[in-house]
Amino acid sequence: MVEKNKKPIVIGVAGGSGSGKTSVTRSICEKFANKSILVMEQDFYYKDQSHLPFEERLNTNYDHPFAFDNDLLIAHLKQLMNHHPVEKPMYDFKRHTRSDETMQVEPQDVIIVEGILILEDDRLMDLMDIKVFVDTDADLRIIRRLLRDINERGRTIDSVIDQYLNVVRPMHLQFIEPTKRYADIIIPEGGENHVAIDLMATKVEKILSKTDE
Ligand SMILES: Nc1ncnc2c1ncn2[C@@H]1O[C@H](COP(=O)(O)OP(=O)(O)O)[C@@H](O)[C@H]1O
Ligand SMILES: O=c1ccn([C@@H]2O[C@H](COP(=O)(O)O)[C@@H](O)[C@H]2O)c(=O)[nH]1
Repeated sequence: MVEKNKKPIVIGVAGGSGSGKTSVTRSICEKFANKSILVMEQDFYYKDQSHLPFEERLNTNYDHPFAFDNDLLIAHLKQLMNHHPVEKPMYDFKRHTRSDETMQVEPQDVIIVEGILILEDDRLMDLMDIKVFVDTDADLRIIRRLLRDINERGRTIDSVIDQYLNVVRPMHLQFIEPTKRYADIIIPEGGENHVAIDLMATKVEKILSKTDE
């Protein structure tokens, strides 16, 4: 049951592509199965590109801060924190643009904001109670991304390698890696790190019990 007089707790989960952000987020959700919890993916807030032909969308730099509509993400988070529902955009990674559909999401006690560049924007950071950075070595990240993008995002081996070398890697070094310094907690290896997830859950419980007082 969501309590309207209570400010939701906001957890930010950042980290490079393939670092395990989604797995960490899933582990947090499992830990708080008894709480009302909502995940807001920064990926769903990529700028709409439906006005561009597919061939042009292939050339977009999706790892640069400019690729995201953070204004909309921030507006939605503020609405949720004020206990109002929002129409969350959906994203189609195969078509490289927003889907035509949106999803209505309701405010919850715990909101997880997850994405590669969520710690790059001060306005987003200011909304977070806990900032997490999932820190996984580059070799593991590229292997995971290769498998995922081929199996789930309609890519070829060549396209994943080409995008990684020309865009993902340089953008990671320039924009994502430096945001690690803003994290309260750095989780090596992602969702299988049960010790780190347990420690964070304890902190979340503490904040939640304080707001209960
Ligand atoms: N600890 C792990 N060991 C092996 N594979 C993993 C692990 N964590 C995540 N993966 C896999 O790697 C891929 C990327 O993980 P994901 O959590 O989606 O990363 P991110 O959200 O940071 O891009 C997924 O296919 C996932 O199943
Ligand atoms: O249209 C798109 C949008 C994004 N990407 C890539 O996705 C990753 C971010 O997603 P993760 O789930 O964190 O891996 C980003 O590195 C972009 O390169 C894309 O290829 N196409």
